[in-house]
Parts: sequence; structure tokens; C-alpha cells
Amino acid sequence: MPPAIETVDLVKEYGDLRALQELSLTVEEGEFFGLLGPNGAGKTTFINTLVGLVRKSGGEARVFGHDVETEYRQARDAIGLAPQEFNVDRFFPIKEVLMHKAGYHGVPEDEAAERADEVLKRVGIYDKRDERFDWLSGGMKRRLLLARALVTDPDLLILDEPTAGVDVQLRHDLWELVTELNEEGTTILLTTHYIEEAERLCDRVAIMNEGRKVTVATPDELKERGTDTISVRLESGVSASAAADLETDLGAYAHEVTTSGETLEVRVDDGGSTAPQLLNDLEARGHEIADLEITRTSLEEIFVDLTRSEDRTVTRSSASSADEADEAEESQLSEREREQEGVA
Ligand SMILES: Nc1ncnc2c1ncn2[C@@H]1O[C@H](COP(=O)(O)OP(=O)(O)OP(=O)(O)O)[C@@H](O)[C@H]1O
Repeated sequence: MPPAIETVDLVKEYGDLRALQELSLTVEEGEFFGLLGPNGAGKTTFINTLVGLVRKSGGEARVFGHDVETEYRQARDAIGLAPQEFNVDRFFPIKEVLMHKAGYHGVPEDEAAERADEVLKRVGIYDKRDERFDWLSGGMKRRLLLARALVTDPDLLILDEPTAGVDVQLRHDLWELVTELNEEGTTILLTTHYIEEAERLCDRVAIMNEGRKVTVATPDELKERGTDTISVRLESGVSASAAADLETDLGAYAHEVTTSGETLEVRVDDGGSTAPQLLNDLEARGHEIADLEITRTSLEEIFVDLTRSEDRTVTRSSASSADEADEAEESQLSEREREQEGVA
């Protein structure tokens, strides 16, 4: 079986701006894969390339072995997309919206009606089936986007920030539902800004920055790359100049030594194995230790470290004509998507 998603040197240019820069990424069938990156990293552009909303400028992109452009239909039929934006037909009852979507993917009407009921129950808004999209609360709208992604029974579910702005209850409901779907065999690609969400749900995550892949790893592997901080409270306190001296003395294992009040903070690779040595070294220098605490780097700190931004070097001023051409192209592509999503 080919990978669920495979891109090789994928490039997307909007005029002078390279939104995707030779991005090579493989998501295996059955994986729960997270795509993390700061605003503007290119996550939505990547997704839109897979679903045919954005035309790539270079490289290759395949979904279950199908080229996303030359075999658009096969690739797109395998994907259920819950986008960030609410792009839903506002004039029909939501059950009909789902039936249109299933119909567009070739599901006969009776079966489409059954599937619509089934997914509305699954996401918990079956009692709203005859209401229009505009009448739903924000959280219900998010649930509907997920229902619409599921109505075609996709092998690959793509969730673009599904829990942005939703309450804690719904966030947990969504987590439970997508975990179940993944256990049933659906491959999931999730973009999120919530590191905790990625840590809890994903088998592997790719961290992107400025259109590039920074790294791909499991959440645990990423955490192992971080440093620990050993905070030692000294009976006699410690001055900043003493801390600077200690940094030289403890240089064999300390990356950085700072003070915070009467506490000395020592950054090391592995706090657990380094603490005894540190205590010995401090005592040998006449310091009396009152208290000690080790804190592990959070995934969030590692993420911030990995994506610390250099200034963008591209400007957009010379990109206007290329942008216009792109916009015309995007609008044609969007036309196709609107048709597919059942939007008038
Ligand atoms: N249609 C477009 N025309 C021109 N530039 C675009 C277009 N769409 C996206 N961009 C630019 O491409 C870059 C990547 O944007 P993209 O929306 O893919 O990032 P993202 O990682 O999804 O961000 P966010 O987390 O804020 O949703 C940004 O600099 C953005 O301004």
C-alpha cells in the first residue's frame, strides 16, 4: 500500500513568496500525524495542495499513490477535509448539505441520507439536522464541518485546526472522536496550534517553519531533544557574578548558569543524571543547599526554539502580477471545491 500522503520537493510560490519550499513529507497509512508551525508556516497551503484548492508550483504530491493533479478525482475522493474556514452552504438544512456532499462523491441518495444521519449522530448534532448552518452555534458549526468530512467515509481525514476557538468540552469530544476514527483505521492529518493536542493525539509530528520542514519526530523524541533546568536554592544566596564564575566551573555539563532571587538555575541535558554531580560540585565550593527542583523542557518550549523566526527575506512588492495570475487560478480551483462542497 502506498503512503497516505507523499510529497517530494513540493513547492508553492505566490509571486515572490515561497509558501512551500521543497517540502518532502510522508504520512503512512493509519498514522495520526500532526503538522505544527507558527502562523504563516504553510500548513494550510500544504493541505490545500493535497485537496486541489491550490496548484503546486513544483515537486510531487500523491494521496494513496494518486497524483493530486493528474489523478485529482481518485486523490480527492479518498480525503475528508474539515477546513479552518466555515465554507458551508447556508441555504439548506444541514442534513441536505451532507447529502449533497456524499452525492457529489457518487453516493446514491438513499445511502447518502443514511450516512448523513449516521455522521450527525456521531458528532452529536443529529437533533439539529433540519436546521440551517447559520442557526448553529460556533461549536456546532465545527461539529458539522467534521460530519461533512466524514460523510464520504474517507480513508484520510484532514483536520485544519479543528479545535480553534471551541470550548473545553467540545475539544475533549473531538479528541475522543478522532482517536476512535484513527483506531478504526482512518489516517489523520491534523494541524493545530495547541501543542498539548499534538502531544496527546499524534504518533508523529512534522514541525514546519516558513514553508520548510524543520523536523519530523514523535512527541517523545522531540521532548528528549530539550534541556532540563535544575533550580538549586542556596542557603547563602548567590550573586550574578558568582553564577558567572560557576558557569565556567561547571562548564563540563552546564549549558547556562543564571540566578533568580536566591536560586541558582543550571541548564543541562539530563537533569536526573546530572543533579548529584551538581550538588557535589556546589558543596565542594562551600555552598549549602536548601532545596532542589528539576523541570523538564515542555514540548511548547522546544517548538518555540525550533521555529524561532529569522526575518523573512522575501518581499511581496514585486509579486503583484504573479499574484494576480495565481488568484485567477485559485478562484477556478475554488469553483471546483465550492461545487464539490455543495455550495451554490
Ligand atoms: N492565496 C494566497 N496568495 C498569496 N499569499 C498567500 C496565499 N495564501 C497563503 N499565502 C501566504 O503563504 C504563507 C503560508 O500561509 P498558510 O496559510 O499556508 O500558513 P499557515 O501555516 O496555515 O498559517 P496559520 O497557522 O496562520 O493558519 C503566508 O505567508 C501567507 O501569507
